[in-house]
Amino acid sequence: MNQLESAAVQDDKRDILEYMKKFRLEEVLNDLINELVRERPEDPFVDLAQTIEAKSVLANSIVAVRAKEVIGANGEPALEVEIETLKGVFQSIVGGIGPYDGDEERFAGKGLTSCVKIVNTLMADKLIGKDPRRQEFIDSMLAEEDFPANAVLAVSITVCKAGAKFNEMPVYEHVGALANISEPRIPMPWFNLVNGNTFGENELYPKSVSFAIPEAESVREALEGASKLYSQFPKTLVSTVIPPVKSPNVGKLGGFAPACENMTDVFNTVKTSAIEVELAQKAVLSVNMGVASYSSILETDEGDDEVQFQYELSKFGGEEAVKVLKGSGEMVDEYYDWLVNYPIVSLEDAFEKKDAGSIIALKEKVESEIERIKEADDETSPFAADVGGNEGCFLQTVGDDCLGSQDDIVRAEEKQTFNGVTLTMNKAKTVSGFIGLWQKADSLGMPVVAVDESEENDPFLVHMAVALRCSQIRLGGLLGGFATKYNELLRLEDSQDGGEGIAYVGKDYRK
Ligand SMILES: C=C(OP(=O)(O)O)C(=O)O
Repeated sequence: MNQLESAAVQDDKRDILEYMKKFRLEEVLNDLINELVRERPEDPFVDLAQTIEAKSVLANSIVAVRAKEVIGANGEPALEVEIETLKGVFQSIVGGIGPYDGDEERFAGKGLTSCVKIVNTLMADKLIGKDPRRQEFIDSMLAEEDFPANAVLAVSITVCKAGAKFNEMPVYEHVGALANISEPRIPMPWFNLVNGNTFGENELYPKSVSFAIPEAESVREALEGASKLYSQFPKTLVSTVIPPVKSPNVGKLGGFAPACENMTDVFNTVKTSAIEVELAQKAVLSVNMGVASYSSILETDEGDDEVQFQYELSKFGGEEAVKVLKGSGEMVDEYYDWLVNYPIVSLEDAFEKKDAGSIIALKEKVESEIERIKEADDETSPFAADVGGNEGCFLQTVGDDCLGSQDDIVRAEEKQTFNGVTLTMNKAKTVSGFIGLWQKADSLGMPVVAVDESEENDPFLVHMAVALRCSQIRLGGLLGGFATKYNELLRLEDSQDGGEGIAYVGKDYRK
């Protein structure tokens, strides 16, 4: 061996020793053998493999993070995030939220190349080497930085999917463990039937009208009824509404988006369709007004302390639309009129957040009618129907944009304005954020309606809702990717067949 060769051997030897020292190989292997002979497991090799894997930093952590600009289910760019681990590659797509590039030359400004770069560099640096089971730690680490909202949400969801795999659990069970809840529950599904406002691009001002069948005893039974009503509705619509509606059209949430001129036509069509498919006393409605989308709410100070609110309801009717402005009192009367005539049991974001007086006025009007019915033993009023599981407060007033934070939820409970909370992944920003908002609502006894705002074909929200015992869920209409999400509810319901079973909330959907 010449001098050069012996120097190379020395180098090699040093590298080996350094490597062994870095990973404490000798000590660890010695311990393992000692442990093995002490415990003498049936199959020493399986045991060794598992113990060694648990010691591996690589085996327990994120090894790569990649993002891509893809096309979302609404035809616009969406952000895909992929997290690679030794247990597999996990993926989520988040569409419908920015920040966008703003480059008008690409996708009318809605490109996502800057977000992709941030995920692939800055966020990947933070995430590689982290254990995906540490959801709360990762979510708060991301929240501390000024990372893009869509990227934070996509990463958070993907980390959760990876964490579930590491724990060898279905996602809902993993989320339950994160939130300290051991008994999952299947929520009552709402089905999006009509889309208006930003979702319908028609003249209808509610964002959506959905229906549910509270007396169905399972998701399977609810879906069967929903399928009948969903297919009957467009037929009734084109054959009964005057002036005729030529096509039912489909809106962004998979509900129908007919060119009806008013809500009375819509509600009457639902009523007639329900009679046709024998769901007349069974299907109930939820109307999401989404008043936050009416940018032209006016606050007029009349000189005294009272602030008057006005709602512009013609904003989505296009340029030809006649401007319709309604004051709070008129809105209360209009909602009351709907409630008296149609089986509406839930109103969402029906008034501006600061217009608490109007929600209370509406609730009082409804409550005093209930009192009257009880005294008069009047069974003809729609209020007499035993729905809602909460006869002291027939009407569910749900807040979505109006209840954006834990403080908003606390205030709503104090003021007795909203008695339910809509939770979306977008609003919660991360999986941990969702759990936090849910915990607040739950601690105040407010039912949670989990709502999927995205059109992407991912049933993740179903697992969140089941894990957290949300009492209601709204996933869209009965078509395309929306149907996939309802099918996931079915799968979870069926998966427990023969065993203890995941309880279905059914009629108790207000609890
Ligand atoms: C998804 C819906 O609305 P939002 O975007 O207000 O949550 C809906 O109405 O079903």
